[in-house]
Amino acid sequence: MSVVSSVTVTVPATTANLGPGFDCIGAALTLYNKVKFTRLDAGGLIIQVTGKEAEGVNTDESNLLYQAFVKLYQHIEQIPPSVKIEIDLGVPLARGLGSSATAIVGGLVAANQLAGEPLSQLQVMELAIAMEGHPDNVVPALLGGCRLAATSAEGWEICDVPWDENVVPVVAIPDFELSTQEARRVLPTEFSRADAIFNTAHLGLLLRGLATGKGEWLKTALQDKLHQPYRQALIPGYDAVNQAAVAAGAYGMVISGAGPTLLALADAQHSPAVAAAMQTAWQTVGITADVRSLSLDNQGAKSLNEG
Ligand SMILES: Nc1ncnc2c1ncn2[C@@H]1O[C@H](COP(=O)(O)OP(=O)(O)OP(=O)(O)O)[C@@H](O)[C@H]1O
Ligand SMILES: N[C@@H](CCO)C(=O)O
Repeated sequence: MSVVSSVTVTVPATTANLGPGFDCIGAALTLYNKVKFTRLDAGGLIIQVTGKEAEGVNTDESNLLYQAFVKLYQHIEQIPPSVKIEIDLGVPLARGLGSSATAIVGGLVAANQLAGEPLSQLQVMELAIAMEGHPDNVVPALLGGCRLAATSAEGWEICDVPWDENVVPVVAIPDFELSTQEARRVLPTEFSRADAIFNTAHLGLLLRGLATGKGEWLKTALQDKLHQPYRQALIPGYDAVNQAAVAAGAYGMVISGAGPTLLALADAQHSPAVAAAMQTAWQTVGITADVRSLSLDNQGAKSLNEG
């Protein structure tokens, strides 16, 4: 087998939780980070970052892509090669669109390719979940589509969640950051039986609503008791944007991942009006947002090797 001298990995953004599916469901979106790893014969580590917010990515050994790259080599008990890493940022940082997950998945997939694919995709997935601490971004980032992750005796049971093509994800990405760490810090550690039952029922309804595109089910399903009530206060304008999105025809709106990006689900007919309404609503409270109607990415992380 010829030695791979460089590998380019493209990884989709992801939106996690989808309302009632806290820490267990997420979907890959048509917004991407791209990274190229090239072996360096001369040794050392070179990291170059281009794209919006490039200054937010560190270029030393603490870089999360590099950390994931090293993690895989440690797992297979080999010394990581010296590399040049060229990062092309398309997923904004710390916005709840899985930028950290793109780094973890990108680094692990690149290392697995350069090392001659010693690990299966399932093994790479398990390493990614262990690094991120929750599956709902890294699993769809790696596999694509909408994915539900449940713990099992062997580790993780992952299933694909059918998503009706007429259910359009509209993301409103504000010009301020909210780290996942900070957004997890505000969550309680215990919940009532009523809240547990509420989320269980609404997640089940969400799965049926996504599969069928049935508006009545989606309108009811997109509610949560486990994280959104505590995080909404961290996102100025949440109520105004929510009311505007629904008034423009959205089935509902949720926090994307740990926020601050807000995700509305709408049919194709209403999605342009929903996007415009969300942007205007945030402008009324002085916040600039990049609002886009996206699609589901159904392929997940893609790698291209160069000999
Ligand atoms: N392409 C990248 N290369 C290297 N590091 C990255 C990259 N993208 C993100 N990171 C790291 O991930 C951090 C952002 O992680 P954080 O979880 O706070 O935000 P997020 O992943 O966008 O949000 P969420 O996890 O809610 O989806 C950045 O500060 C940076 O350290
Ligand atoms: N389930 C995670 C997703 C982070 O993207 C959280 O909400 O903290």
